[in-house]
Amino acid sequence: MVLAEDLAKQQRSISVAEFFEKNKHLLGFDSPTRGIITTIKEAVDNALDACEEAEVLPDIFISIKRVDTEVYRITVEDNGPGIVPENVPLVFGKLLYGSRFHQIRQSRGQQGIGISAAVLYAQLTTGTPARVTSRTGAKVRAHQFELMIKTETNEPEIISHEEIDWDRTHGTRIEIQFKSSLAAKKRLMDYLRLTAIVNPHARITAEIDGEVTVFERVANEVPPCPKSILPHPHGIEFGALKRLAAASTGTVEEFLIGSFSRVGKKTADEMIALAGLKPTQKVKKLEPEELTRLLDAMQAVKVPAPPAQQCLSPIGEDLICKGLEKEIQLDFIKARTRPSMVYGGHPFIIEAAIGYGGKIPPEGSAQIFRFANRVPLLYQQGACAITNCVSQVNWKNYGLSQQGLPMGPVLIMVHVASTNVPFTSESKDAVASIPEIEREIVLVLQELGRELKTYLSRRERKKQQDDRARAICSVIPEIAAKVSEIVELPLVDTSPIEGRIMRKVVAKKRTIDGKVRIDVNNYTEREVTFVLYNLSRDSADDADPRPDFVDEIDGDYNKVWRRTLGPGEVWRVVYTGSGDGTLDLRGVEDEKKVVVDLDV
Ligand SMILES: Nc1ncnc2c1ncn2[C@@H]1O[C@H](COP(=O)(O)OP(=O)(O)OP(=O)(O)O)[C@@H](O)[C@H]1O
Repeated sequence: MVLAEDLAKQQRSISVAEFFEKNKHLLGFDSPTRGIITTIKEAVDNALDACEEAEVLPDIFISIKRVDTEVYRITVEDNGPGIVPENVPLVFGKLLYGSRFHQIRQSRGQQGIGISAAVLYAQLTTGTPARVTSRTGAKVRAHQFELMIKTETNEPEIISHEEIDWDRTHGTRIEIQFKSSLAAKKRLMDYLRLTAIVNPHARITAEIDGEVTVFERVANEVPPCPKSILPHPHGIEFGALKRLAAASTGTVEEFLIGSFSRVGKKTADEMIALAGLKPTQKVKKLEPEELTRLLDAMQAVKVPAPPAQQCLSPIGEDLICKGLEKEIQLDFIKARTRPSMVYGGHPFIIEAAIGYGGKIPPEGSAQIFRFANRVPLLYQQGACAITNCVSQVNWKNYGLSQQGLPMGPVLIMVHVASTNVPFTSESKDAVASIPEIEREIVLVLQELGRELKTYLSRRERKKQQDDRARAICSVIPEIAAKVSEIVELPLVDTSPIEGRIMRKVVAKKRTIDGKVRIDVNNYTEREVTFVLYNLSRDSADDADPRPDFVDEIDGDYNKVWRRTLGPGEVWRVVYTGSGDGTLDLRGVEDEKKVVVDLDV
């Protein structure tokens, strides 16, 4: 008894802030090096979410400056809608305060912890408050706050607050200072690059230790902001049903139709009949046992899947390819967006891409890029369902070697978009193993594997043809010399013949001012690669790392341009550089369908 009383004296509640101060690893603050990445990730996620909600093209500025031996100042600024001054202290100075927790739609933030956890980490390591500047429109001035979190109560502490002039008309800027190191700079740059790939509409400028890098946007349209939907009857649990029912004033029928997605009168009546209830009963007055029957009936009756188009925002095949090609030079790339599916009442869409060759390191295992709701996942690759699915696929079927993961110059990108991404922990590093999600990932990877196999076999065939052609071409000059000797006529220029055999167009003069017209007169789409070789080098291996979709080519050699041409579409390329060059048109199987006009 005495012991119980002693214990009672020690028993008290713990604030959320106290809990996370002690368990900061749960939020991704397990080391000072990681702290810097987590902070930037949280602030950038918020900036992108806010810009999407305000339907503006994100222009995000990030800066990391060393202010003392081990102390860094991190600044993230966005052009989003800003935050009203009354809410600024709560957003940054209170854990579990946010706008997205109760909404059923795809968003990067979910829990309302992210950015306040960074503020907590800063005050823990350096004792400095976070400085937040926010402005919500041209008619009002900006508000600047210095904030800390009162750990014992999880309430914000306002150190200072003033109105200031700010040249941005709307947006938010957060400055946080904490103990860290730039040891993970490469990983940070990877994070920014990957973020740019899955947010092709964003411009991200990063100034890290004085060095500026700009990730330019490749799309000028803001993706539509996903809209919230009502909960799906198949995804609801007893506690949530009880809470919703208690807050409702209507009848059971009205409640089912008005509070759940995809439930019309017919479906509602079916559920009510199955639960042995009357449509006119007040839902608030239902006994727990009646609610249990209603829940069972809600799960048992067939209901169409939730409206995924409305609440999810997949990137799309075209933009995935554009985003990847902008950052990494690839010889082959294909992307697929699967139809929407549902797990436990939550809609989700799987998108994936496979890239091959180019600048991907040829040795070692494939590079895996994991994304959830347009956010790159950087840690715990081994614990993630995405990685498990990549290993599950038999890549040998698709022409790759495999040691768990596929091997060679391969890049695999998987994006899980959902109203509720099932993460393994609050730090949102890895996707949990949900059979429905895993099945979709494996299916999309198999689909892409088949595409890769077709490409690899075609490439192999082409290589064999080229080897044969090269062998023939190597003897043509000798044959020509012999023939001219025998027939006693001047030596002819054999380069056009060689060019035709090699399926290349060889420029005849030292200066090219040429026009190339590539016309794929076909009924299917075809990817055409256009390579301009420098004859003084013997391969296009050191091709420009950033192929561009340009029609005006001005300047250097050894560049690769790639385009998918539709039926009858013509791609005109004008080269205005100087010097010898060879044009190689790859990917075009039938030469007659290509018109090459080289004005020399
Ligand atoms: N840059 C910003 N512009 C506008 N609103 C913002 C910005 N940053 C945060 N907010 C608001 O503050 C809320 C809390 O942000 P916080 O990072 O703590 O959580 P979250 O993003 O909702 O969820 P998570 O913990 O999963 O990241 C957001 O839900 C959003 O409403």
